[in-house]
Amino acid sequence: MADSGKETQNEKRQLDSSGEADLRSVLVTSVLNLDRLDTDLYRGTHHWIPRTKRLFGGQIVGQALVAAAKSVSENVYAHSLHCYFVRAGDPSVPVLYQVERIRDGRSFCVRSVKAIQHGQPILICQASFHMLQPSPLEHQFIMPNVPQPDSLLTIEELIQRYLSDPNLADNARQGLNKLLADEVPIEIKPINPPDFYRRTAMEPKKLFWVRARGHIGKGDMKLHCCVAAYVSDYFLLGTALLPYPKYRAQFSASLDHAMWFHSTFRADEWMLYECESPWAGGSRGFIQGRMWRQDGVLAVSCAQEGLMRVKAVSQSKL
Ligand SMILES: CCC(=O)SCCNC(=O)CCNC(=O)[C@H](O)C(C)(C)COP(=O)(O)OP(=O)(O)OC[C@H]1O[C@@H](n2cnc3c(N)ncnc32)[C@H](O)[C@@H]1OP(=O)(O)O
Repeated sequence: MADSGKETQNEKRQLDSSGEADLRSVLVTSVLNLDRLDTDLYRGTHHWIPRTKRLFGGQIVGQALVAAAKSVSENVYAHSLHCYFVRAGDPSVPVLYQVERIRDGRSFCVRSVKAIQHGQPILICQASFHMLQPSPLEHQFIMPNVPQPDSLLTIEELIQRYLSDPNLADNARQGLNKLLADEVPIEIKPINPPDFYRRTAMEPKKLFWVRARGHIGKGDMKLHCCVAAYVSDYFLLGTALLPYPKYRAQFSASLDHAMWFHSTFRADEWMLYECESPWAGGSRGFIQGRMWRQDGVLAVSCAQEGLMRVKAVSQSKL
């Protein structure tokens, strides 16, 4: 990315909030900082573990992309990845990432990465890297017109608002306190306040401003793509459940995840994440996502299918 020489919005935020120069994102210092065990073999550890007690899919995809990116030359950048989550990740042991160098061409490099636990693959990922190749053919959709992040509350501030209601039911208070205690390394500002209790059927569309918690810096574009891979999986599957308040997920998990990286971006600066689910059926939901830079450039597209095994909520709990 072009170096403007100015203090960016995010750098200013770090200086303002801490008074110190740098609060590095845990995504960079820990989650995506893999140990090298051998040539094309890496080990990743965990940070945030979802309440399902299986590893977060975004963590596995982000780490797989880190491993793939370590095996390509400096002049190529991830343009797409395609993954299947084939087994649940076990939070009690680290994940090994084994990279296979499929092909190095003149302008593209393709890598295959297997994420392994207990000797078995939990994720298979193909990632392709492309050198910068300018072209006169350029178009993109227009970014949705939404309020800017400065005018919106974070998810934590919204939860605090709900918690300050003295009439809030005990089970709702417990649920919101659990959400607040989650150490997800992503900052989130929903465009519309979320319906935490899922009382009303909603159109399967959601818009959030998102960014990595903490500072990453201009740094390496490859790293920003890995952080975006982590962030991208957090929001998608829930979108497909929005029209169904009368059902609760008994078992939901992402089955596959694909991403396309279109433009340079910084994952520690606000990006608008637009998620929509055009289809659900057969216990599966299909969701598409688009990440927009604040200046309206389309940076990333994603697609995912998720398993959604549900049960009807009893009338008394609605
Ligand atoms: C934010 C979203 C995320 O981060 S999700 C995390 C990333 N994604 C994942 O962890 C998914 C990993 N993949 C998997 O776990 C498997 O591929 C899944 C999706 C479960 C598919 O596996 P499947 O072929 O059903 O495996 P399995 O036979 O081992 O069964 C797993 C559990 O599901 C049950 N199951 C199976 N079929 C049915 C069915 N038709 N109806 C109801 N239940 C079914 C099995 O009994 C089994 O349950 P249990 O684990 O024994 O309790």
